[in-house]
Amino acid sequence: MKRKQNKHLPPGPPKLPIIGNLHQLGALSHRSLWKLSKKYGPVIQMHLGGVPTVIVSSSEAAKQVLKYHDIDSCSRPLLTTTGKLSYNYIDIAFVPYGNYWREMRKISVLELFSTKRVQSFRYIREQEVALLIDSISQSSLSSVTVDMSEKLVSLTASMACKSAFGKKFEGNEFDEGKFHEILLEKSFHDLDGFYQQVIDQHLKTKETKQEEEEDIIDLLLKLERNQTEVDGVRFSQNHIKAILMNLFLAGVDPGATTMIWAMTEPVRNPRVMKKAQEEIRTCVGKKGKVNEGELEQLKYLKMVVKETMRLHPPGPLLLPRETMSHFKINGYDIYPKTRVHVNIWAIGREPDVWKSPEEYIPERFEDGLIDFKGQNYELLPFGAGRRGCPGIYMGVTMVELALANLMLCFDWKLPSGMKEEDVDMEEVAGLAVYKKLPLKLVPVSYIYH
Ligand code: HEM
Repeated sequence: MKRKQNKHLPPGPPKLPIIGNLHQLGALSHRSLWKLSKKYGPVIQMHLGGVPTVIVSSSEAAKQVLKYHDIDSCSRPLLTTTGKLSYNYIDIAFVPYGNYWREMRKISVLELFSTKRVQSFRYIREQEVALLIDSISQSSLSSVTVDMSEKLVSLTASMACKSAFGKKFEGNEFDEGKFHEILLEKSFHDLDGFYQQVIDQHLKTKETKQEEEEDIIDLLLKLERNQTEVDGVRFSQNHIKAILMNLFLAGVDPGATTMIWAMTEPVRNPRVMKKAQEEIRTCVGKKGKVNEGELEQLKYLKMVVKETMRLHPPGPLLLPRETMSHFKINGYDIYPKTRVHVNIWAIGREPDVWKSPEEYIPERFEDGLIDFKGQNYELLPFGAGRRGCPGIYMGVTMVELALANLMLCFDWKLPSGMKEEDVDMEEVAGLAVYKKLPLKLVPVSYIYH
C-alpha cells in the first residue's frame, strides 16, 4: 500500500540504525514500555529490528484496537520461533488471520474448549488437586518448607497432561515425570517426539472408550479419522501436534504463574488470606475439600484471582498482533503490517482507572462491574476480541480450584525469620512472566473444630 505523504504516526522514542528501539526494551519489556508510555502517551510507535510496532498502554486505546479495530488488527506476525512451534502455522495461536484460522478456532472451540468438554475433565483436575493436598499434608507433619512454585507448575502440567493424553497408557511406556522435564525445557524436538509416541500408543489401543473417558488425543484422532477438512486441508497428525503444542505452551505456564502470584500476594497481605480462608471454610464446612461445583459461591476468592491478574498478568503484552489494514487510533495512522502489543500490565496500573493501583485490594471488584472476559478493557489478562484466549474457562477453573483447596486445608507461614515484607516480588520473563524466585512456604494443617 502506498503510504500517504501527510501520515500522522504515533509518537515514540528516537531509534538507532538497524536495531531501531530494540535496545530500549530491556529484560522486562512491559516495564520499559510502561515508562515510555508515561513520556510519550498511551499510543506509541517504535521500531523493533526493522518492524514498525505500536504499543497501546491505556484501557481506552486498548478498546479502540481490540473492539473497534479488532478485524483490522487480528492477524499474527510470522516469526521464526512461532513458525516452528506451530508446525509451520497450522495451529490456532500463531497462525495469521484467514479462513484457516477461523475454521481451526471454530473446531477447537466446539471440540476442546466448550463448557461441556472442560467439565468432562473435572474429575482429573479434582484428583490432581487432591494428590497435591496429600503431598503437602506430608510436609506439614514435620513443618517442612515447601517449594510452592515447583508444586504448582507440576500440578498444572499434570492436569494438562492427563486431559490431553488420558489417565493410563498401554504398557506404561509413558513417563509423566520425563514429560514434565521436557515441558520445562520447551525443546521442540523432544516435545514432538513425545506427542508422536502418545499418538502411536492411542492408535494401538483397541479398547473403545465411553465419551466421558475420551482424552484430547482421542478427540483429535477422531477428526483425522473422519477426514475433517480445515480450509480445504485434510486434518493430519501434524495438526494434532500443533494443537497439543498450543495447549501445553499456552495453558500450563500462565495457569501455574497465576496460582503462584495468587498465593504470594495473600501471604504478603494476611488480611486477604484470612478473609479468603474464612469464606472457603464457612462455605464447605467440615468436608475437607472444595469441589468445582462449589467454586461459584466463593465470591471473595474470585476477587483475589482478578486482583492477582490485574497486577501480575502472565502475558503482560498479550500475544503479538499484526495489522491487516490502515486505521486510526487517537488520530494517529496505523498502517498494515504493523505489529501491535497491548500492554495490559500498564493498563492494570492506570492511575485514572484504578485507585491506589500498586496496592493489592481484592475488594475493588466487590461491585461486580469488572470482569476479565474481554468486555472490560481495564482488565484483560485473557486478551479480547477474535484472538482472545479460548481457554479462559479451563484456565480460571484450574486456578480457582487449586487456590480454594490450598487455602482451605492449610494455614500458610513464611519460613522462619522471614517477614511479609521480605517476600520477593521480582519478575523474570520467558514464555510468560514468572515470579523469579520460588515461593517457599510452611504449611500448617487446618484442623476442623
Ligand atoms: C490463567 C490461564 C491463562 C491465561 C492468563 C491465558 C492468557 C492468554 C492470552 C493473553 C492470550 C492472547 C490473547 C490475545 O492475543 O488477545 C491467549 C491466547 C490463547 N490461549 Fe490462553 N491463557 C490461559 C489459559 C489457557 C489454556 C488453559 C488454554 C488451553 C487449554 C489456552 C489456550 C490459548 C490459545 C489456543 C490461544 C490463542 C488464541 C488465538 O490466537 O486464536 N489458554 N491466552
